[in-house]
Amino acid sequence: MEKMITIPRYIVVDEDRNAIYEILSKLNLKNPLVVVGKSTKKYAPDFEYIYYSDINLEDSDIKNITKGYDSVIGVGGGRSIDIGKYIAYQTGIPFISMPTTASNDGIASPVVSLRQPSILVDPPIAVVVDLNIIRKSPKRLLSAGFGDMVSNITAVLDWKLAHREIGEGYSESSAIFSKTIAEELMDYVLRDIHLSHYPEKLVKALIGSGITISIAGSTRPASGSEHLFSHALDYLKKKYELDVDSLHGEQCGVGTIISSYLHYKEDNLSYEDMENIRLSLKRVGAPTTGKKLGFEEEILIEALTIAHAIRKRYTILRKGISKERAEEILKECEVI
Ligand SMILES: NC(=O)C1=CN([C@@H]2O[C@H](COP(=O)(O)OP(=O)(O)OC[C@H]3O[C@@H](n4cnc5c(N)ncnc54)[C@H](O)[C@@H]3O)[C@@H](O)[C@H]2O)C=CC1
Ligand SMILES: O=C(CO)COP(=O)(O)O
Ligand SMILES: [Zn+2]
Repeated sequence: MEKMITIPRYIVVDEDRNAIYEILSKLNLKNPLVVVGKSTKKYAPDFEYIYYSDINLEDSDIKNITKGYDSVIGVGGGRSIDIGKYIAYQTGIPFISMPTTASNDGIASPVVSLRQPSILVDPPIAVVVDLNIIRKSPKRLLSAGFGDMVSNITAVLDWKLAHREIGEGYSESSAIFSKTIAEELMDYVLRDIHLSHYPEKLVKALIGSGITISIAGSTRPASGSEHLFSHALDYLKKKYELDVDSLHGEQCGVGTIISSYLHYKEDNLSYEDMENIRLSLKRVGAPTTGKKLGFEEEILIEALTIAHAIRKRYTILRKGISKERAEEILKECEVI
């Protein structure tokens, strides 16, 4: 059943991490394996655990790790959740997502994005968020989450463009849902002086973003050219063994500045909307330049020239951009 939409059965966004025990009981799960990060171990519920860094994803027999467990719980940032989701999927047991921060939209999505292209898997059967943990999480991670969220605006523009120019399948309901939650969060960030409800609004928007992916059956509503740019940076980090610790959401935020500029130039986006993207990223303290991400100009230029070829996904980058034009674009949108 290729067209089946699957979404989480329970989503709890509250101030009590003990909700996990009630959810497990509702699901009749008794023996979960918890996947944690070194700094998120302290938030893990009281079950056996494994550090995500101790899991070898190349292992051909990944099912050995989950042998004897009836479910997996991922507790932490994007990697704990992605790796937990992946090993649960490989074993065919349910996965529960317990984010300790809001750095990207993998929290509730049916996606594992450990390498490119990302793969579609079962979404978490439940998502349990303790807002007290999220609020205390590093500010940098919460800023990155905004970058991954604002990406939806350009991702949807790219998806529409692909529909128009090459007839790619497109879901208006999923696109509108995705764009609206991103814009609402952006409006809040630009409007509220204290940003006191920011963590809660961000985590809910990221959960919504994951659901738009389930509806679309593809990451299209949440990943366009801005994500291709981020994936290209990840590729170059590995290729040249760069010592840069920029986060997925931070890179996507800067990618969104570039992509929104390209869409503005083609009249797909107003000047005001383009500027609001940059302003709101600044407002939450997310990087808005390549230098703040930690990359040399040459790397940023190379990333923009190879981004279109990272995966088969038609975007405003179309068949690619020359090195000279990439440099001009990055200068024009003040990323370099
Ligand atoms: N499935 C999907 O749709 C997506 C998945 N991803 C995955 O997410 C990864 C990136 O995730 P990020 O969260 O940006 O990086 P990360 O998972 O590497 O986390 C960054 C650091 O923050 C720590 N951390 C998390 N919560 C904390 C807390 N409350 N207090 C202190 N430290 C805390 C983590 O343990 C880690 O050391 C990507 O590598 C990819 O695997 C990214 C985008 C989408
Ligand atoms: O990061 C993602 C959505 O925010 C996943 O998208 P990708 O398909 O580009 O890996
Ligand atoms: Zn993303």
